[in-house]
Amino acid sequence: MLINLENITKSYELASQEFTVLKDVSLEIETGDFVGIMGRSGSGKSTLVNLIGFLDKKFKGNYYFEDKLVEQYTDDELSKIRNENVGFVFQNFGLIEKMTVGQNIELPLVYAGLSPKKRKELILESLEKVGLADFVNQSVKLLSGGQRQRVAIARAIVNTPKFIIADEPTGALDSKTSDEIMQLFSDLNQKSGVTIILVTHDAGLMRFCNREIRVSDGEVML
Ligand SMILES: Nc1ncnc2c1ncn2[C@@H]1O[C@H](COP(=O)(O)OP(=O)(O)OP(=O)(O)O)[C@@H](O)[C@H]1O
Repeated sequence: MLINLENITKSYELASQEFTVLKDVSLEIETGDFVGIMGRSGSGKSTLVNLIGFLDKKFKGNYYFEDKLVEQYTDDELSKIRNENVGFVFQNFGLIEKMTVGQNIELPLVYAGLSPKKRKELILESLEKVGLADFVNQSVKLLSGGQRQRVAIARAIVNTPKFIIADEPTGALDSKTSDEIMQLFSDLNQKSGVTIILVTHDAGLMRFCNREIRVSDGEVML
């Protein structure tokens, strides 16, 4: 099993009161899944995927990633696991404006310690997958929203992660561009077998997913 959450509970301390955001969540995600996570604003979706993406270690319950308990890793080990295994795509793209497209995509490969030659090869390969092969030296500043999200997706897939977390990836895009980005995720899932965990409050996007999960008030309904 790729991801196995067992009885996860997550609370925040607010004004010395405990506020539970995830309540006894159990969930399995397998390689090749395209999971859509739906739920109202504030229901706990981002909290859930941040935890799945190893951005948050403070929770109760057991998280097994590839059958190993996440809790046992040190913070440094977890950062390495995150860099090697997860690609993140966010609503606001998260690109560095003053860099070129290629430089943005190169970042995870620099962290991974790959040679400049290998980095160049992988950057071009991933830009081809998102349909922006000619944009490697282009400045990010000149790109449209849809193009920016394609670059963010290229960056997310460049080190062939085990799964991608896409948190409201179409939230800043018009409906036509949104469908194009979702079609790209769908192609990556079906043709390259990339596992995708999508967070959205747009029910219309569920048609691109093969599994739907609902989060309501911190509880997960499968
Ligand atoms: N660092 C934090 N400290 C305290 N409370 C927090 C923190 N982060 C999130 N919360 C609270 O946890 C709840 C769930 O937030 P979360 O961002 O997971 O919801 P969401 O479903 O992703 O919402 P949205 O669709 O608006 O992004 C909210 O009530 C939020 O205020």
